[in-house]
Amino acid sequence: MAGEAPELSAQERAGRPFPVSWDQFHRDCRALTWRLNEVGPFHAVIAITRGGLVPAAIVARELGLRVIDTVCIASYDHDKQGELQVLKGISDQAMKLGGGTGKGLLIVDDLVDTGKTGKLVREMLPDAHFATVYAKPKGRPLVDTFITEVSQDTWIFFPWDTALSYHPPLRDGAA
Ligand SMILES: O=P(O)(O)OC[C@H]1O[C@H](OP(=O)(O)OP(=O)(O)O)[C@H](O)[C@@H]1O
Ligand SMILES: Nc1nc2[nH]cnc2c(=O)[nH]1
Ligand SMILES: [Mg+2]
Repeated sequence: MAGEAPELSAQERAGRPFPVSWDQFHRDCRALTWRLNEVGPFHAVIAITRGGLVPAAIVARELGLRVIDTVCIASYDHDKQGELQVLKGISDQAMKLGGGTGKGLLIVDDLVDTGKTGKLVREMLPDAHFATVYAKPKGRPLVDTFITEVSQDTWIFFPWDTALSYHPPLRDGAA
């Protein structure tokens, strides 16, 4: 509409970049597992794809879990959130393991931001335990266990989305 400020993408709103290396991510996933080990045992892991696949593999390895299912949700096109689309639901087998409500199931995602993705999965599995590696304040109330809270205006850059590249020296105007 004329006169209205254009909608900013999440990344434009996110003043602070928070780059995470593979080493750091692995350490944070292990720290998450230490906490989850106190809460379990769990029958199975439900990874929210795609970002939840990497922490789910590490957590499942540490907890000795071999049953891993996915719930496939698309919402962000790079850094802009659109309508949530469930591309694949939770399998009947995993649903059965959770007694229909998710009891004893562990939902894993890389992060919660607005909490929209987490809310949708929680509605599918109200009694499951929801764990993320990182949490922003808006989504934090939805999560049962997480490791690091970052501010809402932070954009987390994961190692699978980034690559090492040249960075000009400060004196040449680099931020
Ligand atoms: O709390 P929200 O605001 O809903 O955002 C969190 C979700 O956003 C990212 O997924 P994305 O939709 O980018 O898909 P991807 O996991 O395939 O990268 C992230 O992996 C979470 O699943
Ligand atoms: N990579 C990444 N994806 C997101 N989706 C929602 N918030 C974020 C974020 O901070 N980083
Ligand atoms: Mg995701």
